[in-house]
Amino acid sequence: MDSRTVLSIKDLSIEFPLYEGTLKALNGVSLTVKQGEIVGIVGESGSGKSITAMMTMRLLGEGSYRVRTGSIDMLGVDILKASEKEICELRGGDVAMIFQEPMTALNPTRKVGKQMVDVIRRHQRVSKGQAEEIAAGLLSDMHFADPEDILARYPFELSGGMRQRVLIALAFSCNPKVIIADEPTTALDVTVQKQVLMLLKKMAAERKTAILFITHDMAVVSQFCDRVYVMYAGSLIESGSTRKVLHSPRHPYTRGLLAALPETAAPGTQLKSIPGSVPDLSKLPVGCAFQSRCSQSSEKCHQKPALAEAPQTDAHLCACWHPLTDLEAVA
Ligand SMILES: Nc1ncnc2c1ncn2[C@@H]1O[C@H](COP(=O)(O)OP(=O)(O)OP(=O)(O)O)[C@@H](O)[C@H]1O
Repeated sequence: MDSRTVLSIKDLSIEFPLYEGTLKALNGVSLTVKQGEIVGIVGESGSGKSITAMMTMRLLGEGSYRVRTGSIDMLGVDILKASEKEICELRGGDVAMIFQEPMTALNPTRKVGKQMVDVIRRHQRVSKGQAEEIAAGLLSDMHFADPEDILARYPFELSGGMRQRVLIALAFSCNPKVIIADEPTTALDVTVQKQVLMLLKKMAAERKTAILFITHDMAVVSQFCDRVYVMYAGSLIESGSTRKVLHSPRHPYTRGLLAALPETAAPGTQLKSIPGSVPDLSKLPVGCAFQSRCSQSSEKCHQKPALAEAPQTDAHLCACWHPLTDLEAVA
């Protein structure tokens, strides 16, 4: 493994036993995140993005799922085999998490300052006064004009965007090497979203923190991520630098997702949605999961195409028997 790799997932397959069968939530997912990189996972609802994010910190309820194949290495810790103590040491230490709804992550009955001081002192040997200074510094980095005022407030006294900025400051308070961010700005309106993402990106760049960023929004990927993995029905179907994947998508599904963006449609024209719907994960077809919705599909698609292994992780990869050429990709 490259010494700069902070997260490596190999061939991960996760299933949920259901009363009426087995739901195959992840099917052979492999991805890497390197130090300081912002890596996105993008896909429609139910494609397996959150399960991937949660598995990196083993947050799914023990006993609710089965690992069919694979491994996860987070900062040298074998996540699937580690003890609960090892995982707890990583959580909130070298690995921080930011989720969509900051109100559930912040304790509504305690002032922001008290919560930040607690977290900082749990991970750093500093006095209460020093912890308050660190907290104020982090809030100032998140562009709060009056950090002391914010520290003295309860979470409900802040707007959604302010709460999310507090949560990001909190995530950075233990100097994490990796942040797992699951739709952190989805609940915010577009202008606030952009501001919060830019601050998150600046903080991560200054500290060389890597981010695994989960989103359903291609526009957010284009603003924020260095590299991106596109996920469909529990499989990764395309990966590469954000520029390559967004400007010359190889997979028909990625092209469909991009064509459905309001930003790419000419004014007055209808948005192009992808016909059909995501297959039921407990009844996945043999072969490519996208075949029934794909205009390119053929007999060959009854065999599952894999993301070809490439020597460099930033290569543009596509799991499709009929990948689009550059000309078709922009058509
Ligand atoms: N505990 C569980 N038991 C059974 N099925 C589950 C469980 N958690 C998730 N799933 C299923 O796994 C699939 C993937 O879910 P996941 O939450 O990862 O999707 P997602 O891509 O993050 O979508 P969204 O953006 O809607 O959260 C979905 O079909 C979901 O219903």
